[in-house]
Amino acid sequence: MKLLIDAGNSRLKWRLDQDGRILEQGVGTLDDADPLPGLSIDARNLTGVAVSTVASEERRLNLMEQLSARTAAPIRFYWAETRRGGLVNAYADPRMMGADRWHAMYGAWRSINAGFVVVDAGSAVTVDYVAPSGQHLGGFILPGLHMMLRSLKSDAARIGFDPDQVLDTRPGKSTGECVNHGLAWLSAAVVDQIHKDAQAFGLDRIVVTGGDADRLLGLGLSAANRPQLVLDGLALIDNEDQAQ
Ligand SMILES: Nc1ncnc2c1ncn2[C@@H]1O[C@H](COP(=O)(O)OP(=O)(O)O)[C@@H](O)[C@H]1O
Ligand SMILES: CC(C)(COP(=O)(O)O)[C@@H](O)C(=O)NCCC(=O)O
Ligand SMILES: [K+]
Repeated sequence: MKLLIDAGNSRLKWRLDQDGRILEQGVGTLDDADPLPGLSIDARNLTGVAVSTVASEERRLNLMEQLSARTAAPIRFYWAETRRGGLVNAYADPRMMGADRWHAMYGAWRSINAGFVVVDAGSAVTVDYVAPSGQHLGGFILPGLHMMLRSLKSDAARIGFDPDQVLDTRPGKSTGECVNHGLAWLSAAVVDQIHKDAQAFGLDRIVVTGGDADRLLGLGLSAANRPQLVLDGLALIDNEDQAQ
């Protein structure tokens, strides 16, 4: 039984895998006293822990400590790579790429036999393009919804509003509407651009993951929702490396 962890900048997603079956899963945050709420099994029964994280080194070490206190099983951290199984990273220095991006791409690559787009709507929004050959064409990093709301609240003195995750892209008629419709309008423009790029690059499939995936789907993103995509890629990689 293996514990898989995707620790992003907002939330920690985990699941227990046994021979490819998901036994349990949950969501916590890295700052929680217990980052793995609901993990009921006796952690001593684990054969291994595999982690994909983009959190700060301090939070990574804290997670390592919390895991080591709960299990004697080996804890393996996995990072972005140059290549794996035909998927080739466009970064000259793959170590600079977020582990979540690589693991999401690998999870998609192993389940899609075509060119594809991966959209991860998390604390930040990442978009990655992969050609049918498996060559990563590159991608984009954008502020996520809450980052944009926070920046307006903190950096614009006269903008007072109640955040409301509306999907309304019509012109606003109050500060709140201008902000909330504005963020939906911007996200809808991102959706349109992804569709245009997928057409231009010949990428037949789009997959979306992350806490704000439903919002992009609601704004018209034509994509398959894969909430577990990072954990899927991480599981494949850990299984491959442990089988060697
Ligand atoms: N309980 C929650 N706590 C924080 N963000 C949440 C929660 N539920 C949904 N979200 C949304 O999910 C986004 C974070 O998505 P997630 O993919 O978990 O991010 P990350 O991988 O960066 O940690 C936030 O921007 C927020 O809009
Ligand atoms: C862009 C990210 C912050 C997204 O992480 P998330 O929003 O999922 O927490 C993460 O992929 C990251 O830290 N990337 C490092 C820089 C890069 O990928 O080029
Ligand atoms: K993420």
